[in-house]
Amino acid sequence: TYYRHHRYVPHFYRYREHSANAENLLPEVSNPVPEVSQPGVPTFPEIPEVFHPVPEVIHPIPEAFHPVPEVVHPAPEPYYPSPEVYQPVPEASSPVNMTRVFYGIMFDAGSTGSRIHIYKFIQKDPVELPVLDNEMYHAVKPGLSAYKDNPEEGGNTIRQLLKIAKKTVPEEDWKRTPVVLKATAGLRLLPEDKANALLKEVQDVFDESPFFVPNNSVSIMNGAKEGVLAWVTVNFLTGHLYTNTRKTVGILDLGGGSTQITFLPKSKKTVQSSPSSYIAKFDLFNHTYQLYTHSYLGNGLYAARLATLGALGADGLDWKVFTSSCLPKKFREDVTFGGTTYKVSGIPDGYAGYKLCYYEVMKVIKGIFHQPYEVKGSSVFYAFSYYYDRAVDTGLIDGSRGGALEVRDFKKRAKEVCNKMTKYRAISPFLCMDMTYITCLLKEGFGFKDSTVLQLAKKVNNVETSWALGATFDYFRNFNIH
Ligand SMILES: O=c1ccn([C@@H]2O[C@H](COP(=O)(O)OP(=O)(O)O)[C@@H](O)[C@H]2O)c(=O)[nH]1
Repeated sequence: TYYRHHRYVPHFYRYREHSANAENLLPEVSNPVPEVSQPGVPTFPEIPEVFHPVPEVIHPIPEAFHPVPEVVHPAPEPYYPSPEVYQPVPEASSPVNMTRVFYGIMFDAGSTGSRIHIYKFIQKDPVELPVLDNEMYHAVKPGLSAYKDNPEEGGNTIRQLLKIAKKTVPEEDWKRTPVVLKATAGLRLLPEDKANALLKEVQDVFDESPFFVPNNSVSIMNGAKEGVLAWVTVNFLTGHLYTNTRKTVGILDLGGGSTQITFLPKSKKTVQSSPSSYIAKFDLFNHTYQLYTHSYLGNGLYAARLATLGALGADGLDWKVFTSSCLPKKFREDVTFGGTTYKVSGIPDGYAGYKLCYYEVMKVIKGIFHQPYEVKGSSVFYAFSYYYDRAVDTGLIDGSRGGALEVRDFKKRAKEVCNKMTKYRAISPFLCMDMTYITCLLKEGFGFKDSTVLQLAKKVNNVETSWALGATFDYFRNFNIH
């Protein structure tokens, strides 16, 4: 676990203006009206909007070079309540003409860990647009699904993380700070009754907390939304939203249980040649976006390990030992994922290495993935989560700066790791399997070329590249995805 407190200072601010200037890329809003509090209608937080400077040309460079985005609120505008936000929120404690600070708390209940993101927004005065000031992030392991037979203890992990929120958010703001938890593949993979018991525990923890608990604040998020919200986060942080050019970046997210690919297709052929469930349409900041997105459940890194071993969904877990040529020959251990333990080992007197391993992991990918028409082209993709972690583990990128890699770099390093397993064993006995899976996923799964450049980024402008920021905007703004 680790604990960080980020702050970034925007390079410059731009304010919402009403002008006929075609260069003004800010969305249309109604004229500012004084804020009037009405009983039963939340006056704060306002529905935020997000504004960026025009993005610069994307170069394969460290994240520090990207334009710094801002999160902005419109001046008060007519309030159209939506089910998620239509709840009385206690009024802000600070006087109208002073700087206001407000927070949003988003929990990511992932398959391999639970994480809290506390976003701090600053609004200098009611007509000025608020800015995303910083993110506080903290993570614990294992994830909620590991507590499938002991939900109370699972709830305790969230209770612990909420203590950080209490330390981060000033006490006078607790009552108006929304707290939301969204679970991903770990809970999607559990039987419904087990997942519901965990969600109920979390709901109880939230209800006993001093924070503002909106309706539907504890839920399992669907895969399409996970992909879209991560795309929103990354394109916001890299300054690609709000441009006339419609230049955006795609995202590749590799979790423990599922993996997502999301991008804005440039060519109609991509949309026409995709299953309709792979196309998500939604409105955001006065644009309608039509994205290609899909989440492959069971193809996250940890689930794929078990699938490669033939252990996922197998019986006889008490006595069966699952073997693979992707593992060091003398390796033998119990591994736990999603609250279930499996015995795994290398093949003691067999062969191990890249080629055999590639055939094994192919079984987990072949016939499952849809290859979008466009990824063979020149789209820019940001890759994070386990793509990032494994690139760091194998020395392909620097752990604090990230960087650009070609797909063939993963392949080259996978070969090296698999063919010198003893050298890399200390880092992780699964490194060969993981690197081979990533290579296979990119090439045979999504259909990327060896020469495709991927931007590896854990953070952009000191904010985690995760769906959590997009989900916080979604909470405030409630854009519709269909
Ligand atoms: O804000 C975040 C959220 C996640 N992660 C990483 O992303 C992966 C997410 O896996 P998760 O357990 O969420 O899997 P999922 O449930 O999405 O399959 C892990 O490497 C996390 O360390 C991260 O670096 N920052």
